[in-house]
Amino acid sequence: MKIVGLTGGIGSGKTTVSKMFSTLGVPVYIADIEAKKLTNTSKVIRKKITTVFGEDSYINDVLDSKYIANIVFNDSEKLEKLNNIIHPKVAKHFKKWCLKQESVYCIKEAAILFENGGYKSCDATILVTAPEHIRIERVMQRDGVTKEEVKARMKNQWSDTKKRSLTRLVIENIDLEKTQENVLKMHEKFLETL
Ligand SMILES: CC(C)(COP(=O)(O)OP(=O)(O)OC[C@H]1O[C@@H](n2cnc3c(N)ncnc32)[C@H](O)[C@@H]1O)[C@@H](O)C(=O)NCCC(=O)NCCS
Ligand SMILES: Nc1ncnc2c1ncn2[C@@H]1O[C@H](COP(=O)(O)OP(=O)(O)OP(=O)(O)O)[C@@H](O)[C@H]1O
Repeated sequence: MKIVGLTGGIGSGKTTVSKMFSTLGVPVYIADIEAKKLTNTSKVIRKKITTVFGEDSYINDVLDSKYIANIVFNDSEKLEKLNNIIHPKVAKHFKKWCLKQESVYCIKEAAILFENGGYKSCDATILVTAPEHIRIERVMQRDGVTKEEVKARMKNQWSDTKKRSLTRLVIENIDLEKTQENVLKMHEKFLETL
């Protein structure tokens, strides 16, 4: 099975686009969600996280995302430590997941794909984009967070310009109907060429 990586900055609409592929019958792996499940279920991850971030990292066996986010998105060394704990486990889990799929290709949605070199193991990569001010508005509305909190995450992600240099497949996600049309075109092309 071929792997199509799908990424984009915070609030670009990765999950919205992934859902469109899923509706077309394409298996979709959402790394954000799987990472969360693994941080809550893996004893090894929990031990490593509490060693670096302290016992306050978990409340009743669930990762305190707000506590961790406040630390890591304001300290890039700590974020790297967190990534190094979680990303290898997600990569291993993804490999196992792939073995269970029966499809020409799957979508691997990941917030961090170019930044950590994950794109190198993909057969194609899609970048979802939208202007920064729109992305900030979307996330503030969706999560009830401040502009500063969104910007803190953006600072830890590559710019769209840098990401564009690594892929030709870009979905500018502003008008949902246009996005849907683009998804359908890409899907048909993948079925022909992958
Ligand atoms: C820091 C954590 C606890 C914050 O949890 P929270 O529920 O607030 O955010 P969530 O995981 O839903 O991510 C929302 C968005 O934040 C941004 N973000 C998340 N992780 C990262 C990261 N490592 N680097 C840069 N941006 C990130 C992305 O735009 C992502 O789509 C969580 O994001 C985390 O554990 N991140 C590290 C693991 C990771 O990289 N996950 C993403 C793909 S594997
Ligand atoms: N084209 C669009 N028009 C209007 N709203 C949109 C559009 N695309 C996405 N949204 C909304 O914007 C918000 C962010 O979208 P989504 O969750 O898909 O982005 P994401 O890139 O996966 O975000 P994150 O990086 O935080 O995981 C959601 O509330 C979604 O419904």
